[in-house]
Amino acid sequence: MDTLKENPIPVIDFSKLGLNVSQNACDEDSLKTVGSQIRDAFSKSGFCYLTNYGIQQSEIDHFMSVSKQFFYQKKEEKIKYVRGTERNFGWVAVEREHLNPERPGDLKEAFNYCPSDDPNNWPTPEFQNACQDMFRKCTELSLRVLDALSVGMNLDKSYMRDAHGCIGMGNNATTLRSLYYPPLTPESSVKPGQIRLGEHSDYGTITLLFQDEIGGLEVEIPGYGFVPVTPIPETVVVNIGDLMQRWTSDALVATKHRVLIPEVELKKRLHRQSVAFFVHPYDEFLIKCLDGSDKYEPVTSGDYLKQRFGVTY
Ligand SMILES: O=C(O)CCC(=O)C(=O)O
Ligand SMILES: [Fe+2]
Repeated sequence: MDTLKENPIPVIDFSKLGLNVSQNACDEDSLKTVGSQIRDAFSKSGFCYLTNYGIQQSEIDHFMSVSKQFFYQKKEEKIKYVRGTERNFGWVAVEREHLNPERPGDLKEAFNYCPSDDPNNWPTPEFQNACQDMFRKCTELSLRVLDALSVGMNLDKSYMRDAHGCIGMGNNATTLRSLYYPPLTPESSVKPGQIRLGEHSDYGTITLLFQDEIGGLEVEIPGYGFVPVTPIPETVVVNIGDLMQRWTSDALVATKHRVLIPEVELKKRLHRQSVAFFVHPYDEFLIKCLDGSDKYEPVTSGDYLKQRFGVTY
């Protein structure tokens, strides 16, 4: 049976390792079982879903709702918080980014939060609190995923966690991003080839992705083409980025993904929201092929990101 076709993106039960249990209670057996499931998924499609991961759906809903209040405002208001070139904090306007440089600008807005770039200029204290809470929870969840993946890759449990020190500090680029895809009315002028988010692979090691129920996210699985990453309630999507592929000498694959405009006219008129948490090792950490090969030249996490940002902005 072609299991990849049947089940391209597995749903993995994370209850034994989720934030509802203390870190000390994460036992070896669970790390092994879950770690090998995650490793398998990342080696085939680069994507998996986790259930029972220990962040309440109400917390995600609250974060999206507070974000939406920001995005609903007029441009003149949002521009006060625009993301500059110096810091990875603030608002990114529609069409500002082309994640696929061959397409017109993405039909999305975003708000980035990287704590060390926080200029202490927030639209509302509520938004600030929501970003801080979400960042904390996502940090903890990411480290748990990395513990499992380390064991799944036959590394010491804390191998990847140690490489991801300093999250939230000046020498670590890990970023929370709230995404808002505006409704497309019949009057909106969509350019030829323009979509909500162009084809790209992520830059870092892993990404957590919470999506609402609208759909449109697709991943390109080698040999299969694009398949939908259908929204499944109460799950978080986890995918890997290019730095993880490089680190694992292609044992794990960072697959391209995109967000299409819904085909159904009624659905086009609805906005879509998602929340991404892009995880990076600390800047000075040297990414060398884990299998000891020289398939890729060693590069520090910080230098690698600088190269990639140069292309998008
Ligand atoms: O909005 C989504 O579902 C995908 C977001 C994404 O892939 C990204 O921001 O890198
Ligand atoms: Fe992405």
